[in-house]
Amino acid sequence: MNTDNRKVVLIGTGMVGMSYAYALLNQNACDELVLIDVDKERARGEAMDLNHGLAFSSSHMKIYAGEYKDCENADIVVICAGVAQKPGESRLDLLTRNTEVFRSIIGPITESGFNGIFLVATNPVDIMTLITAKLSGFNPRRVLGTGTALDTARLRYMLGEYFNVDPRNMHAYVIGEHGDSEFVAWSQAMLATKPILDLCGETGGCRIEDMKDIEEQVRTSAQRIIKAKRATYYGIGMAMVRITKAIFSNENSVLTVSAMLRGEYGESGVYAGVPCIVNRNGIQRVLSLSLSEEETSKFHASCQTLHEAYDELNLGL
Ligand SMILES: NC(=O)C1=CN([C@@H]2O[C@H](COP(=O)(O)OP(=O)(O)OC[C@H]3O[C@@H](n4cnc5c(N)ncnc54)[C@H](O)[C@@H]3O)[C@@H](O)[C@H]2O)C=CC1
Ligand SMILES: CC(=O)C(=O)O
Repeated sequence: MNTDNRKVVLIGTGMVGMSYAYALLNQNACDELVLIDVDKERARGEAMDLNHGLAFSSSHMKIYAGEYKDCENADIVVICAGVAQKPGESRLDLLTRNTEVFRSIIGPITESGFNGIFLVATNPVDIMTLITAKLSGFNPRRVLGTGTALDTARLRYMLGEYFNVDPRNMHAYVIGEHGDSEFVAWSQAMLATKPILDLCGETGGCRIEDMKDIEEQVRTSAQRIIKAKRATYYGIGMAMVRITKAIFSNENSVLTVSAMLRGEYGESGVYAGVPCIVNRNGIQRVLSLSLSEEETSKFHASCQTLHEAYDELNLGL
């Protein structure tokens, strides 16, 4: 990884891609940003628009619309290309359409000689990340999805509001599918060093029904935002910058990204959101959680949903 010129290639310059690009620029999180989209004119316009903000920023980022050959010496290729949900659609409903999009993208990226890290945001993100790993043939450590990073941020925000505590002091994870089968690992949730389940057992601490309500609010956040404004993009854009920084700064930070899990999910394995140590190698390690029995079966059910949806595609990869 070239720390003197941190280079990102972004594929898909729609709402999510450009929210990420805008947050990258504002946080000075890379040195060179290449924008690629099937709509080349759009990518060119977005590059112009971002460049016109440089004079107001402390960043010296080089930003331009490029080609797949620009991936050759990139450190990270970020994929946000494809279709997004319409009101009422689930993330899994996008699978067939976005698989076709990825078939047209991954080949040209690998043919460029790219040898860095893939970060995938396109939905259904866990399966699209698995497809990226299969089509590219990359070591799964270097292929990660945004997973439940956004859901975890939503959870921490809502818990912070509930307890009136800085969300950065709320330590709790949403795990499994970034989708309808995701859940909160309440047995591991803490306010600073105090288990939330213990707090709920204390008079006046909190109510378990309220925690369940927060979990439901997290699970349905995307649908509610999509109904209100057609798409979600700022939150995911910032989550992606957070992951990008963890990679470039070799942070060894714990983030709930989508990572390859082997074991009982057949030869293909499965990608799902789990807390992982992220650094310049991508996924350094998946952290194993001490889940309760009920949480363990929820986690397996969530992974099984993802595994079956991937299997039904019959990609033969
Ligand atoms: N992982 C997460 O937490 C989240 C994921 N998403 C997902 O991100 C994806 C993008 O969403 P939006 O940006 O809102 O959609 P959008 O429609 O605004 O942008 C998609 C972009 O992809 C481009 N594109 C389509 N096919 C392409 C191809 N073959 N090659 C290159 N570019 C191509 C389009 O031209 C468009 O610019 C969706 O799948 C959405 O569901 C959205 C929010 C959160
Ligand atoms: C759209 C989506 O996946 C989200 O906002 O969570």
